[in-house]
Amino acid sequence: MENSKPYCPGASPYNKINFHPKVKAACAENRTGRVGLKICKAVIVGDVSVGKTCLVNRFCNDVFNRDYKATIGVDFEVEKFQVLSIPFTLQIWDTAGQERFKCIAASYYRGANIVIVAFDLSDEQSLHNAPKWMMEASENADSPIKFLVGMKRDLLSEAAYTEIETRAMAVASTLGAEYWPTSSKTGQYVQEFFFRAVAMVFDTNLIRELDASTVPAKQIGSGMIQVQRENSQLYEKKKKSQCCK
Ligand SMILES: Nc1nc2c(ncn2[C@@H]2O[C@H](COP(=O)(O)OP(=O)(O)OP(=O)(O)O)[C@@H](O)[C@H]2O)c(=O)[nH]1
Repeated sequence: MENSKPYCPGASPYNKINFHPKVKAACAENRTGRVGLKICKAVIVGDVSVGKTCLVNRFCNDVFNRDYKATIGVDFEVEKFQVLSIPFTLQIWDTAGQERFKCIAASYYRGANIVIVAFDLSDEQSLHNAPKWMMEASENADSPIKFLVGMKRDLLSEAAYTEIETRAMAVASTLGAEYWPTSSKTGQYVQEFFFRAVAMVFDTNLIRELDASTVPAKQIGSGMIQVQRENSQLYEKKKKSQCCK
């Protein structure tokens, strides 16, 4: 069981650390409608070689590959979770950063519930390009929850990291995105970040569903946002590649 909080409350437009009382009540009463059945979609975009595929591989398969193989078009993974005891499925779409594959990747932005703009903490240009990626990916997404994720934290000294963090948080603020620094090599903050994204999208989607439905919610106390990964032995893990690396 993990609590879900932003990396830094000052670097997030989302101040939730508790599920909405309506959401807690609906889950406790098993009144979650289609939310447990609907598959949510996250897309990861960003410059070439910033580490998008490594982030997905670290989270989904707990592996890290030092060799670079460009993503051709898009690739995706499916992860299952338990959120407040409700099964929840997330599709994670890993897109190509190379310009020549952009038109293929862009067609997969449609309907995304989570947009993750990745940049390399050791490559300032990739941070400068983040707003362009956010604009393109969010245009066709579905009122997405936005994240700006710095990658390769392990390559930076404390001093170098502190310098880039200030600029990254400023960019995140202008984008209306929550900021996270990660390392797929060491695994630092990878799970915390994805659990946070899942908790946020679950809460947001369920509130929308409940507001749209006529059944009144019984109010019960709020609790810390909690997300658990599904027991992989209970569910067959679905994995499908659109294009391979
Ligand atoms: N040191 C370090 N290297 C990393 C990390 N994440 C990725 N890399 C390296 O960065 C290179 C690119 O990683 P990828 O994950 O393939 O990059 P990508 O963003 O998916 O690249 P495209 O698919 O071409 O857009 C590889 O050599 C990785 O080993 C990290 O956290 N730390």
